[in-house]
Amino acid sequence: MTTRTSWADLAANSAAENVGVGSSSDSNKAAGSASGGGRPVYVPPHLRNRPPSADPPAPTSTAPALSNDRPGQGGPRWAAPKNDYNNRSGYGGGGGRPGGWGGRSGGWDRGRDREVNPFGNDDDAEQVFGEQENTSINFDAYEDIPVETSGDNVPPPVNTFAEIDLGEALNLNIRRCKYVKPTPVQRYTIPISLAGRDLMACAQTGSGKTAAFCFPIISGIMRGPVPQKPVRGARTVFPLALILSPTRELSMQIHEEARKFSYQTGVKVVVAYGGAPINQQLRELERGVDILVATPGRLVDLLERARVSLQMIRYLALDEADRMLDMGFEPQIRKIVQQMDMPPPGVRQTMLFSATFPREIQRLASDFLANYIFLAVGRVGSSTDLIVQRVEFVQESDKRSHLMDLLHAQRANGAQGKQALTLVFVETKKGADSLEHWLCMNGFPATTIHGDRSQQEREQALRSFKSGATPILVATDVAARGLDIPHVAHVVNFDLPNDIDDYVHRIGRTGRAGKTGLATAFFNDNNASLAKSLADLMQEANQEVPAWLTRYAARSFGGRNRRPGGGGGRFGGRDFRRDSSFNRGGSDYYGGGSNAGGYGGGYSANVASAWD
Ligand SMILES: Nc1ncnc2c1ncn2[C@@H]1O[C@H](COP(=O)(O)OP(=O)(O)OP(=O)(O)O)[C@@H](O)[C@H]1O
Repeated sequence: MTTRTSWADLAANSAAENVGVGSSSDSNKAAGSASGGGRPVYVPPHLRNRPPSADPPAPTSTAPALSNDRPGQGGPRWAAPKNDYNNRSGYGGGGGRPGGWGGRSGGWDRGRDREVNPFGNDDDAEQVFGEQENTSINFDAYEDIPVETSGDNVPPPVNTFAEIDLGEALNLNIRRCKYVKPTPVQRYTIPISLAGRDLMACAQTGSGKTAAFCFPIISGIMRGPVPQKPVRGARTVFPLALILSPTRELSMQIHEEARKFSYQTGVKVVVAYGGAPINQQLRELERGVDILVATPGRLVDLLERARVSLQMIRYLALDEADRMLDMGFEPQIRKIVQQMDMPPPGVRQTMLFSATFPREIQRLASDFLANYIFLAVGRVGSSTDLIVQRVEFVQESDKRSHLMDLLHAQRANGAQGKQALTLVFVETKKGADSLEHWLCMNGFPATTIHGDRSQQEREQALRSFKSGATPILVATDVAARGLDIPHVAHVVNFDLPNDIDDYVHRIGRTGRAGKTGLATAFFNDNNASLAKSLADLMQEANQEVPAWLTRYAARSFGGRNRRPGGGGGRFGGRDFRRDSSFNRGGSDYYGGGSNAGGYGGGYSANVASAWD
């Protein structure tokens, strides 16, 4: 079959690029091994809160080398109390030095805990600097990604991390992560966030959105005054930043990333998610928290127990924001953001991120924002063609044997006959279990992740997949968003989703951070309603659209998947404020119009290439 030959070549190429399962964490470990020894070291109290090197702490960690406390730049709205709210909350007059980097320095100062090194015992930063760039990242792939910004007075993008004053300790961690230059979404969002602006950012999968919201939050907390805890229940904690994400695994992943970025900055990150014992999370919270990463359900539980208060939140970030505001999650998110004690928009800073932003969700989301900037960066697989997308017509009854053929071909073409990491999406939990069983029976080690599995089983499945022990992961949509699993060579949509945005997120589990990947979809009559949006998406991404799919597309009207305004040509979303109906007054979008101020007059849009 001609398709298979070319597919096999693609799979082999993709697999070759993705060889070395687990190498990213390994490289971190290798880089850090010089410091030697994993045993916990006792640090006397007077030496805590200092960089771990034998040398005396560099003056830059407490005094700014790159002082950019420019008025207007990095002047978050909470720094200078401008209303009663700030005075009440008590963080305006805290003990931090005004201006400069006086807020925090070094590791945590939280009693008996010593900060664990998230880079794997890599205490000697210089060792890491020697390693230079993370060469697996292909930045050329981002060369011509289109970027669109809209809103008032959009701060200009930066080209390098050096241009931004994030603080010495954070800069050191960026170098430890081997991030040499910012990705396009980071180039735009970091200056916007540092300027204290609210943001709705739509950027393609795998393009570095996590760092884009973590860096300004960590930097802002480092820079800000040390907060004074309001009088409340003795066991209530008051995080300064809240990062919400829709799944437990994604929250865990964001927590891991944020811990790396905040290492030795004095900023403490804690995660809370369902399915894991709450007592352990409560103990962790009691040890101190600046940034809380959470799933909505567990957070509501903590709020209702009065163990967490949102009264001092300065930064709110919603990752996968469109998912967080769709029908399933919206009531919980509204409760957290609007009905508890969180400061309102305009007092807190709010950042919403996703690879997709349907117009109706933007409308809901705008309730949470004040005078925000909308940013769109590329679309999945857009002009970079990072993800090769294939669609094959496969009847329901033939799906298993077809999958088997693909896996056989992939194994035959893989390095040393090894199976490349393959993520297979199915529609139902039962379907996932049954396909996993069938694959294992047929000699393909597989595991599964879905909502009916215990949290322990879910985490074990992910570990086993990442390590390559079970190189096939059968998943429901619980694994569709955000998960950054290195070396996933192939995503198979065994059952296509009903929504084109879900397809975008699913295939985005491959082709990440400038690497290439392959996505194969099995299509049949049951997916007719997706035909039009799928064909359009593939065409926009310069993919080969089979003639039969074009015929299906011509016949179908695509109902819910035509997503007016969602696709927006090259982008995963387009600022809904640019719709004519919004500009005519937009009263249907805003009950009281309280958030609409600011962009009515000076609103402007700007399209650029990422590297201008
Ligand atoms: N500046 C950078 N230089 C090199 N690598 C980077 C940089 N920024 C992020 N990365 C890496 O790129 C990968 C993808 O980043 P991330 O998971 O944040 O993507 P994302 O945009 O949130 O994707 P998704 O939409 O799927 O959630 C990660 O492995 C991350 O470590």
